[in-house]
Amino acid sequence: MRITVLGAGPAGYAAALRAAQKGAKVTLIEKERLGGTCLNWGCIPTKVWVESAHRWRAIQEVADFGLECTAHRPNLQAIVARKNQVVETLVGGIQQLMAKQKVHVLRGRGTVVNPRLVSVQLADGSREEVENDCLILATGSVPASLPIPGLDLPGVMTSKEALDLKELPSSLVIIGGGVIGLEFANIFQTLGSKVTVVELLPCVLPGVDVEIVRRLMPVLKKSGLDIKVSTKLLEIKKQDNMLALILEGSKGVETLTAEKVLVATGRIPSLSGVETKALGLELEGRFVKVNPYLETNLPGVYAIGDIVKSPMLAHVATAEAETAVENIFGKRQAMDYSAVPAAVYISPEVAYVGLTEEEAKEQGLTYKVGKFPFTANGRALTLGEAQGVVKIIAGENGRILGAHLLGPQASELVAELTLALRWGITTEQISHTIHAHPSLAEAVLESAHSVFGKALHFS
Ligand SMILES: Cc1cc2nc3c(=O)[nH]c(=O)nc-3n(C[C@H](O)[C@H](O)[C@H](O)COP(=O)(O)OP(=O)(O)OC[C@H]3O[C@@H](n4cnc5c(N)ncnc54)[C@H](O)[C@@H]3O)c2cc1C
Ligand SMILES: NC(=O)c1ccc[n+]([C@@H]2O[C@H](COP(=O)([O-])OP(=O)(O)OC[C@H]3O[C@@H](n4cnc5c(N)ncnc54)[C@H](O)[C@@H]3O)[C@@H](O)[C@H]2O)c1
Repeated sequence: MRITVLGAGPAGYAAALRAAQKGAKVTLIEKERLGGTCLNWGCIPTKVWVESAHRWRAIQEVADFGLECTAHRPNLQAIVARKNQVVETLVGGIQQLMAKQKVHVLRGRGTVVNPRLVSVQLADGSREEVENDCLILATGSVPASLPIPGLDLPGVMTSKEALDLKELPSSLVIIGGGVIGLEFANIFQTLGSKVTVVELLPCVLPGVDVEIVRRLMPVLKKSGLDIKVSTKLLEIKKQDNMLALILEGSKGVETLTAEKVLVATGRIPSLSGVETKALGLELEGRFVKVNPYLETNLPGVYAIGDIVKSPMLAHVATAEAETAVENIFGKRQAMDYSAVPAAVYISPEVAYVGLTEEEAKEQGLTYKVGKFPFTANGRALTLGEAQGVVKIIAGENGRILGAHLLGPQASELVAELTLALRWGITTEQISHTIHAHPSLAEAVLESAHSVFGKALHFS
């Protein structure tokens, strides 16, 4: 079978690899870089910055740990160099995997001529036509742009440009208090910029369990971050060497000046090279419409990753790739979104899976909540990171409906609860599982105990 994959992000490259492992003759088309947004401008490079910020904070706090050390200043050139090196290592790894699986990688912009033919404009100006028996669209997403005057001024960035900042801005305003906004706010605030987050809605991280956001807000404010909620950006103007932002909030109109502005107001599907009208490809809003098997309305054309209406996350994109390939090879496997974890890499980390308490209420479910604070966890205290909580929402049968974590390594701890939610492991079964001591995972164990009112180290 000949399979063409358009776009080599975590959706496209994973689909190409799996399909090749199953014996298909695969062509993978990429106009920029293997690895797509996630490896080059998203998940990985942001986490390199997060790690530098985390270690910088640790240096500031060494005195609390009985150590003496004189720190100089963050070197952004070196952070960017390390970021590039980590990215190169991973992209190189993908290149090798493609070669090993004999995936034909075409570097250029693909245009879908019809469901069975893609025309590729190669970097050297030539064209190549690729025929297929099956086409997988995986063209990803791009930042949503706002119709606001001044967004094209020098100094106004998206996350892509911010990742290459070689000098620390003295002040930074971030428009959008979602995941990207808060991750960058945490990075630059920690490294020493004066950061303000401007969010249109009444709270940051919309969609996250309300109690978790309520517990997070004072921690963020204490770190020096200025957060303006229910605030709208009206315009950005140049003012000497700075940018002046005209904002409208509950107290009226105000002007804020900053050296740099980062716009992080969401992402939209990229349908570059996919003329939906001409092809007759059905959309669902801005997203490509797919059935539960990830097939579009055009037979033999599948769509995966950020272009379909599912959480815009790399691991979801990869899971969709695996499901789509299984279905192309004859399985009838519906994509399962029942247990999708997500993490926000700030300090303290936020991670969650399943229903929020608000969603459980809205759905009229009978549920119990178990909570355990990190202040009562020995390992968290030794780390000096005892802020936050593990909150488990369990149904009547003890099965996990949702889990919400705020605290150290929440992005790792959520894995145990994701496994439990996915496979119906009950909070009682977690309660009867020995966890290593001292470990952060004991907070998960204690939270499971607490669903029955039986936490050992907290009452
Ligand atoms: C700053 C930032 C941080 C993020 N952090 C995380 C995180 O920590 N964890 C997480 O799970 N997710 C994170 N994400 C989201 C994650 O990056 C995306 O969900 C993921 O990359 C989607 O994968 P994809 O393959 O669908 O699309 P993409 O990764 O966007 O890849 C699509 C690829 O298709 C190519 N392409 C498009 N059109 C064509 C064409 N016509 N011809 C050839 N090639 C084409 C593009 O060049 C691109 O390389 C982050 C995103 C951003 C922006
Ligand atoms: N750690 C992670 O998993 C991670 C990290 C970064 C990005 N991502 C993914 O990337 C996607 C995009 O991230 P994002 O942060 O851009 O989107 P988002 O949807 O998470 O947040 C956008 C925020 O901007 C606000 N907003 C929208 N218009 C605004 C306006 N005019 N003024 C002020 N605020 C406005 C929204 O209310 C929202 O809070 C997300 O879907 C996320 O899943 C994931």
